[in-house]
Amino acid sequence: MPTNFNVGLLGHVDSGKTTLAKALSSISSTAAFDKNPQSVERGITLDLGFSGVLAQTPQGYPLQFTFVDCPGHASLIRTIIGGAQIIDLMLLVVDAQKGIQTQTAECLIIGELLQKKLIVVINKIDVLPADQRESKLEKLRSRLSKTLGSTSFGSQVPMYGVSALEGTNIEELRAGLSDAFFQPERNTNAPLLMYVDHCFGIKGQGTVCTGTLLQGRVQVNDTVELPALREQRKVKSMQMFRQNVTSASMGDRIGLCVTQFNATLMERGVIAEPGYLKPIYAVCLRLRPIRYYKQSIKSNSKLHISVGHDTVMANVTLFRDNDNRSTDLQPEKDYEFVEELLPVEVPESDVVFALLQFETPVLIPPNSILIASKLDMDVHSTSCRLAFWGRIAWQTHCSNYIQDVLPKLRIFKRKQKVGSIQRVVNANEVIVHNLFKKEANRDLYVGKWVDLSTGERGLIERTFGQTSKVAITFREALSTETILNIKDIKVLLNCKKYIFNKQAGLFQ
Ligand SMILES: Nc1nc2c(ncn2[C@@H]2O[C@H](COP(=O)(O)OP(=O)(O)OP(=O)(O)O)[C@@H](O)[C@H]2O)c(=O)[nH]1
Repeated sequence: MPTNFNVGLLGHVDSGKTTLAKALSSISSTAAFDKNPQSVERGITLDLGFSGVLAQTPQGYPLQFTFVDCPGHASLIRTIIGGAQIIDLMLLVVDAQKGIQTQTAECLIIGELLQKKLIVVINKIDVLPADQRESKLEKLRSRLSKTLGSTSFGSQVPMYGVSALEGTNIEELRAGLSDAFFQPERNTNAPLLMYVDHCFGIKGQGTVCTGTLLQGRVQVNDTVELPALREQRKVKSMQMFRQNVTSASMGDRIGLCVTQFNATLMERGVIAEPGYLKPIYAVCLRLRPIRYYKQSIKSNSKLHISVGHDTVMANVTLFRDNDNRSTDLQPEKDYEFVEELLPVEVPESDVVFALLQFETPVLIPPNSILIASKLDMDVHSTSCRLAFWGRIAWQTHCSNYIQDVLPKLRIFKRKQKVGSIQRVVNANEVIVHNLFKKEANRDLYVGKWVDLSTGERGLIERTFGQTSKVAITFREALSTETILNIKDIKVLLNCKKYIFNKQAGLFQ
């Protein structure tokens, strides 16, 4: 069997990805080249398309390129993110006349953060007037190099000018792909995980799930789990590009025929080793801001979170560690709540965490990358919709996480209680009222420091009387001026209010 190498075609709508996939391929799968009737009607790619070609590595080993044609339309970015996770190399398709467009940039960001190898294809060179073609291409190449230079890809990314429609330079691009081939890291010993992109029933045989093996291996007669349906099925047969096979391993694109289930219940999803994936209700991650996102990211707002082929809404809570910059999230540690932040203003070294509470539980394989985006922005807008990304630092499978798990996350807001002086006992002691509500447990505050608005510092010595008062003592006697103006002076107590655990009245 040749080594399978997954190549994604990503780019702005109408840049020619499907036409290029066709030009590069000799084999098509059940889901290739916009065969979906709605795609035919609307003239755009609505779903991932798969096709392939057999080739050779520069050393002469057999190679199977599987092309994953991703949609380009802005509204389909969640499908693009899903497609990008299964590829080893990304072909970024750029329209020769239009250059870098909004979704070109978004695809570049997705490729960058998923750490994919990159080749840029400048397509439709046939539309450039023949006498200006070279000069126009040169200009575009240098603009693209400049953009790439500010990314982790660097400015030396290989670029090919082609016409997918007329077949110009397609052979050069194929050769470039073989040169760019690298042996992808394949973890075949890990538990089985397959991203399923299409499911359909075959009468009398079972249900076929097509997809890519992200890790592990699978054999005919294995029992696999459909975690979203909480069901297990037996593998009856499998195919790779229409050839029957008895086993497949990480990186392979296969059609898996399992004992029948209702295909409409799982159009897209995962198949895994039984027991490997459990629904996750909330995660924390170190937030890696995407610098092109121009809006602020706000706590208590909702964003779309994409992981694998899933995109769900999540409520966001931002917090940071003020004492050190440890990138590990530590239980029992105090973290300060962050109201909002602007990605462009967050330096690389800053450590900010995000708690994401999913609206519906998600199946997230270990070590996955999550991408947060604001997909309800106008699709015609030219702004980047990808806000931040990150890997999971903490997660909970607990369905009772609001009561059981969240209170253990010690995220606080700073709060200042303000009281006034009721009377002066002597120059070293005053009685303060209005600092606490009647029902507050004042004993908790004994021994804490308070500041007067004059700058003098005292200690809560003891509670006073039956109501809300406390006695405050001062090591150094209060100044005469303070005592003369005592009615106007404020007593300030800085404390922390824990946002998930209202009971824990702890202090700075
Ligand atoms: N002149 C010219 N037209 C091309 C070329 N490649 C694609 N086209 C045309 O551009 C239009 C869009 O092509 P597609 O291949 O559907 O583009 P796409 O990027 O796959 O589109 P989406 O997947 O919907 O984003 C079609 O009319 C193609 O015929 C090319 O090399 N030259």
